[in-house]
Amino acid sequence: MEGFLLAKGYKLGRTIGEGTYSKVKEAFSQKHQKKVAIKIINKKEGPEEFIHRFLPRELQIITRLDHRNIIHVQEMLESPEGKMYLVMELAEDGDIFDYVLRHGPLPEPRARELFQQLVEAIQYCHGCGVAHRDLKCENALLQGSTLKLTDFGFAKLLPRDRRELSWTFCGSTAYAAPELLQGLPHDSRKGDVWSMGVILYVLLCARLPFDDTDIPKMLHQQQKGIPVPMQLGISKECQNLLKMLLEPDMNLRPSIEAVGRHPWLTNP
Ligand SMILES: Nc1ncnc2c1ncn2[C@@H]1O[C@H](COP(=O)(O)OP(=O)(O)OP(=O)(O)O)[C@@H](O)[C@H]1O
Repeated sequence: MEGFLLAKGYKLGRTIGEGTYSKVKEAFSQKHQKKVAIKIINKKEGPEEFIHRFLPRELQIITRLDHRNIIHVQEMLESPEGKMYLVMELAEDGDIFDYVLRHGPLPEPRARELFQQLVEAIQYCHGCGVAHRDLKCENALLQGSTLKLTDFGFAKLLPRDRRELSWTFCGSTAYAAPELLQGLPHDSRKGDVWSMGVILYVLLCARLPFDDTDIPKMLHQQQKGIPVPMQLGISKECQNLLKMLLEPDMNLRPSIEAVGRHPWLTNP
């Protein structure tokens, strides 16, 4: 592995993290004279569905995307032994879940600064006809104060007929919209908007809004709505945005375009 990458101009460094079927390592790119991240996927080890369904879809999607708030994939390599290497932009400052763990509930201006960048990334994705379907704090990385969205492993190219609905549940239960938990046909873009509500709640409250250890209870909480803790002093505008994002009726939940026009974001 080291020899193959070295011949391509990448010197491997430490392991940054491990996914279910992948490993991510830091590397130095001799060509660009800077550090990159390389995601290594052993095609011989992954299950059939991952290798033949999700992985090709992820590769097709990530190579189309080019936005400052999305981790850029620079190159894709495949070794003769069947290993895939995704050479990506490196985000050196962890993910926003770790950030909140370190800092506790964020003041509104800081939460807004991060959330605005996520809105821009998702506006871009939905505009390109891509739903992410696995939005969570762990998939929003940081490079300094720039948010970089990653992990398009469950992403989907939306059908040309935008009214066509999806049936598949992907992603993390804690971030999943009620229609996904109930197995109802849905528009994946509305699922992304719900997950963004969960992310905004975590940024502001430093905890997850819904308890995903008991799904019937979680569905009940989602319908009832979760108040933000009073002592955090969260503004009315911000609470209103949270309520719109965590709207249990997917038909009433706003599109990402409407989210971007919310006064909490446009008139701070
Ligand atoms: N470009 C990057 N820069 C910095 N860290 C990264 C980068 N890409 C991924 N990571 C980190 O590497 C780890 C593994 O990422 P990877 O996308 O392989 O799996 P995952 O999404 O964590 O897990 P799973 O595949 O099970 O969903 C994660 O902790 C992630 O934060």
